[in-house]
Amino acid sequence: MSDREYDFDMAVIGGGSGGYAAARTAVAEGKKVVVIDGAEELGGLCILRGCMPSKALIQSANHQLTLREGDKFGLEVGNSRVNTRKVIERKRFLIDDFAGYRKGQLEDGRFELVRGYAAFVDAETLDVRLRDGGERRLRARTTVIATGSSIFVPEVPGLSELGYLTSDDILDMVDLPESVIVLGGGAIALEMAHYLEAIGKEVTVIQRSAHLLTGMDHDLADELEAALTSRTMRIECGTQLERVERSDGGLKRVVYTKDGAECSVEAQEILVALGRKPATQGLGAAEAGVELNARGGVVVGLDMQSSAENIFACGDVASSYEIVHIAIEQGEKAAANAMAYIDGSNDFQQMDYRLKLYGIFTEPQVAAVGMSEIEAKELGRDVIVETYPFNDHGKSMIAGAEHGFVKLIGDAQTKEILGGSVVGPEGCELIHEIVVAMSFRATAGQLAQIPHYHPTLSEIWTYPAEDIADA
Ligand SMILES: Cc1cc2nc3c(=O)[nH]c(=O)nc-3n(C[C@H](O)[C@H](O)[C@H](O)COP(=O)(O)OP(=O)(O)OC[C@H]3O[C@@H](n4cnc5c(N)ncnc54)[C@H](O)[C@@H]3O)c2cc1C
Ligand SMILES: NC(=O)c1ccc[n+]([C@@H]2O[C@H](COP(=O)([O-])OP(=O)(O)OC[C@H]3O[C@@H](n4cnc5c(N)ncnc54)[C@H](O)[C@@H]3O)[C@@H](O)[C@H]2O)c1
Repeated sequence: MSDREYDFDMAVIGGGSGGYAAARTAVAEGKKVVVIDGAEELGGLCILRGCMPSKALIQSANHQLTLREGDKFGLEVGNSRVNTRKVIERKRFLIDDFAGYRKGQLEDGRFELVRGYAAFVDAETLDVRLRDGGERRLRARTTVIATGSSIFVPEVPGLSELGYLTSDDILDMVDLPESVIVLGGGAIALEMAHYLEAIGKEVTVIQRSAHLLTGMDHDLADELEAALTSRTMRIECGTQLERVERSDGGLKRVVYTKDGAECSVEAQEILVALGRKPATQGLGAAEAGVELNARGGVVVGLDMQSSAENIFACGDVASSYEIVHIAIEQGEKAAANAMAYIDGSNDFQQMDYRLKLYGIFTEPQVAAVGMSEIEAKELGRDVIVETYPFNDHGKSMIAGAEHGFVKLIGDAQTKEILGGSVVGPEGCELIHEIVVAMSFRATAGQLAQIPHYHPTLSEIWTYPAEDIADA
């Protein structure tokens, strides 16, 4: 096909964090781009039903938690009451603002925006089922798939019959149930559980794995579990879900097996937070020659190229890390590489996950960068691991931190910092010191020598850094 027969240099399917990053990267280089998004509301998951609304609610919850613990700081607060209508109103106000800004970016004329669902006819042709009716056929030299993910609900007998809530519901719910069983022990489950417990709801978390936060180092997960269960939260790990049924008292009952015994827990509602799945249904991946993995995700290499050479992908639909800043970097690389494909240079940029970063906004927060202890072991790396607890560190003792620690992983020979993690106050902020140190490939000794103001939470890193340097 000659260039003149294409409508666009690049079609981007999905206008969320990854898709928008891909589109703005390509138009900045003068390419003709179309963004296709089928959602009723523009903005993407992060803004509408992900990072931002969850953190808005958690901010209210954290203030309530502080009031609950006022006594510890000599404050006689009395019975503070949570007005969920106002909490949700505040969240809606913020989200409207963020979504309005993103909508403005998508509609400012740098690229064409088509509102509808796209499906491949072949690797260079897309049919779009338009939101306002009708269909439009587009031809694009390259395509970036950025369709995100949707909530995964496994088959559990009785679950769909009795009904359940998802994070989408909780994030916009004024009349919350008084008791909730949270299925899952990942980031979404724990952030929602933290929000609900902090504002006074009875919460039980049921997790399949032996530890919370599957994949993370167990000492981090266990410390978080200890902190959450020191509040009123109940957590059951190492379980297998059997069925959901109605109790005689009209509550929802989750029946599970633990240590070979059948157990059950009852509550007004069940929140399903058992993961998300890549959004590739109805996309016509096979028609375009785009290979999908067993989860339905687009298979890509570090260059974000799919098995169809002119089709790239980014974000939740193609990533094992469902994290916004990673979706954005993947989107930028996908677009840059699509342009390298167009100009024939095929000089592709590669993703580098050395500084992969993860954060969970519970209280205490959990955050990690780089290599975990589990990964170091799997890779057979000779490492030194040092930790330091918050309850032995001046500023955090003043702040009332009873739980948590920081952990550094250093190369045993060079002492280069390979990874860092934290469970503790402001953990998602504190981790960035280690991100910066690691990006410059600092050694533990170099980190320890950097001035740290006293008394601050940040100076806690100098203790494990000195221990690695001196080892
Ligand atoms: C409750 C919750 C909290 C989270 N908190 C955090 C956090 O604190 N930090 C963090 O880093 N990450 C967080 N995440 C994850 C983060 O939101 C996602 O990783 C990120 O938003 C994914 O961006 P994306 O561009 O891949 O997809 P999306 O933003 O979902 O964009 C995909 C777009 O594609 C459109 N689309 C889908 N199919 C089609 C089609 N066939 N045709 C046209 N359009 C289509 C959709 O309408 C959508 O607008 C959270 C997620 C959830 C659910
Ligand atoms: N703060 C953040 O950065 C943040 C916050 C929320 C979500 N996210 C992203 O969103 C994605 C989705 O989050 P999530 O928490 O829904 O998924 P997840 O995959 O992280 O966690 C799902 C949990 O449910 C458990 N599980 C799965 N099936 C089960 C079953 N049948 N019975 C019992 N337990 C079961 C798993 O062991 C796992 O721990 C994550 O990958 C995360 O990257 C990030």
